[in-house]
Amino acid sequence: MNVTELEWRLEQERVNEVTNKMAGRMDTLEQEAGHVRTEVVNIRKHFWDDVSINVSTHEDRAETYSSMRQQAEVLSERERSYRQAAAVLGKLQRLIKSPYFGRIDFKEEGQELEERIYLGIASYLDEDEQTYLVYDWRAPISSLYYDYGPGSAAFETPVGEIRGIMSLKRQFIIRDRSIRLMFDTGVTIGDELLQQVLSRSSDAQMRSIVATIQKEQNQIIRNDRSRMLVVQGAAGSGKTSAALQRVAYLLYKHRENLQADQMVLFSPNPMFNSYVSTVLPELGEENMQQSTFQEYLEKRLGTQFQVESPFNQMEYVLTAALDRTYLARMSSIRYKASAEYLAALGGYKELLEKEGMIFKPVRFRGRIIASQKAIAEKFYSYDPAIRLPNRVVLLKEWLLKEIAAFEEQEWKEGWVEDRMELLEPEDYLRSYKRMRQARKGKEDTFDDFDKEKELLARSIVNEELKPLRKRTKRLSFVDVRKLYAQLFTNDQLFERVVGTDALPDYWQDICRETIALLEKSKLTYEDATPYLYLQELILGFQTNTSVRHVIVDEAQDYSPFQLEFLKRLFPRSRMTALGDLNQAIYAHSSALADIEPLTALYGPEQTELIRLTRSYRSTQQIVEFTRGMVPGGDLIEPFNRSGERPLVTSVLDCASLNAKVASDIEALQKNGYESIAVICKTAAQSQELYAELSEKLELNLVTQFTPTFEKGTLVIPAYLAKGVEFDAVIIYDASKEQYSRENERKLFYTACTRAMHLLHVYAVGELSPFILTQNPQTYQFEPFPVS
Ligand SMILES: Nc1ncnc2c1ncn2[C@@H]1O[C@H](COP(=O)(O)OP(=O)(O)OP(=O)(O)O)[C@@H](O)[C@H]1O
Repeated sequence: MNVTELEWRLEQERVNEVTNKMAGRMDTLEQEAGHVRTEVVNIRKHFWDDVSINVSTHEDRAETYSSMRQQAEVLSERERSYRQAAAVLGKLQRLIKSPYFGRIDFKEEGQELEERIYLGIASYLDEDEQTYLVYDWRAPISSLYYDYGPGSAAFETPVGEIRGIMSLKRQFIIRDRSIRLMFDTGVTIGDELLQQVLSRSSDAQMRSIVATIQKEQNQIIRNDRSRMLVVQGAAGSGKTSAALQRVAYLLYKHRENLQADQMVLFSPNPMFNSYVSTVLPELGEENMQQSTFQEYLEKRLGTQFQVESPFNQMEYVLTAALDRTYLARMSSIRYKASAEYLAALGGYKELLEKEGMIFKPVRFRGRIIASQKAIAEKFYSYDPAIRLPNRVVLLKEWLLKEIAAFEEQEWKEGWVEDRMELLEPEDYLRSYKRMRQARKGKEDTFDDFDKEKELLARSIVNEELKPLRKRTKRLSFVDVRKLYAQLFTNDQLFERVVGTDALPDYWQDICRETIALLEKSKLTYEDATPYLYLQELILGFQTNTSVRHVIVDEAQDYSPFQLEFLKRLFPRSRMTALGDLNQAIYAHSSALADIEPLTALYGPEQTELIRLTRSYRSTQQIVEFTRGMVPGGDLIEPFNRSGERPLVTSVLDCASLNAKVASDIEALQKNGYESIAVICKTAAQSQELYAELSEKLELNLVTQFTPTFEKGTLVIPAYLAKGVEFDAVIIYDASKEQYSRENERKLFYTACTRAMHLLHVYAVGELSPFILTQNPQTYQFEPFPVS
């Protein structure tokens, strides 16, 4: 809908007026801040000049203390007001260039006057401190803009719903204080504006979508009811974008008692962390904590084991020969991620409450302080009603006492005497001083040479016992490794624990392989979470109670097991799990495959599911091509943005493939495409291609260790391209040989859906069935020339 020239002029005048006020406020603030800054510097410099120090009497000391405190309070008050001024200045700097992006005219039921509401990334009050010149997009009234078009409309407030009539909804693009675009719109927030936004070139970093949040995305952002919010959305439907806006919204809504570091985002890989890291600062909020699940596992298990990364597991799944070992591993991956295995470990814990605990003997210099048997006997002598981890704590205390009793005798042993003789004079003196210090105030004196010697001997033993005490405090006397292994060495026990004799396929192979790796201190990715889970069941959960929101992006890549683990890890947190089952690329079952395990996590009353079916990332032509590859794809709705149909090119051999890809990259670079990805199936393939092309072309190779995304041309394995997007995507070798297994379907779909504007697919020889089964109208095909 067009707006008249007059309206445009009036709106520009308002922009001028508001930004002038902002500029004026900034000037005043800068002056004030400069002033306060000078004051702070001065106070710091002359802090002691204004403090009267006198410590002669008790009263003098109290006065000195009070004078210091006063001075410190003045300083910290001034520092606080400086920080506040700087924060407001920062906000105004962000606002002034583009003060708002939307306007709604709304007349509340029962009110005479219609209100004009302008929305921006932060609120701004007029000089009277009452009139909102700009409303924060997260204010309750702002939801009108996202949820309604002109007509009847309503919004929720803490005191109930407010209804009324919206007579106008207008959108702006304002840059450098001047209106560049202006539209009046209907229910969906201006397709025109969205067209503009989506047609732009991609960035190395994600952008905020505040100005164009869609109604269904707004449901995700403002959802504040459920403990567990599950978002199942098509590729490019804005799941990640909505999640980040949601963080900003929650930080605003609960600003009194929620800080950014009380929210954690679990991302698919470290690069993704950097990709999304600018969205919140752009909105004037601090970033939440970010981690990958692997980083967490490493932190907890990294000192005991070499933990396999999910990417290495993926490489194995995609490249290993389809032999018995492979089939056994696949069975293992599936089983160890399942709810059955989770239940089995729970059952195992119950069994251990009665029998079967394995301990390491507590030894010192080869001598036993407490044997395995004695520890076990002690353990099972405690009241069975006491929880397992609490019994472990009691055991620890008992062992520390045993160690103390042992220490009482040990100083008389010959090795201590030998050690004393070897002491250098300085060591001797140091020990002596330490001892004196330790025994200060006790009745012993050092008059007697024998006594002195005894104390020195005791100090040596005490020192030597320190590591053992430390290990005992860390509960290392529980042999978790053997306890885990026991499940794979004792079929009978395993059957008792799972309550059935129907063992997973290839069970014997799984057992052999699991044990062999444990012995080498290696943990596969599929074993890492269950191992940690068992460890926590026995030793007690190390929970994080300060975190209030956990956001799991790419949730389809988590097993039900892993999500359960996250729930336990953050017991006081709500969870938002966002994912797309069609992009579930791992071999284990996906937590999103079935809503049931997800609902079971917090119960149906506390769980809500929102589906997103509109895809915004790719052009209509790319979506029409890719959606045919996955079940339920016909429900995916492309956003109305046009481009070329994907181009599928068949080539004769690998040499011509590389040549074609190279000339395509060159052409795309010449045509100004700023972000191009050549997506390979595996890391090995990416590495080879990079080696082949990097001398001739400007390219970067992305590996699992690449910390950040750079703009430009990337060669990247498909599974690392998760969650990100590129202007143009080249799929390297979409042949039948590379992509035909069912587990490769989702990988292929994920790779193709990374393209925003252009998709070129190359294949050596026969095309992948995932292309051949597409409607041929959805792509252009260039067969290899027949000579
Ligand atoms: N309401 C919106 N306004 C503007 N751009 C949007 C909107 N929603 C999504 N987009 C854009 O669409 C693209 C895809 O969004 P996003 O990465 O959040 O989708 P996703 O569902 O997480 O995708 P995937 O599952 O494929 O990784 C991004 O460029 C994002 O900026």
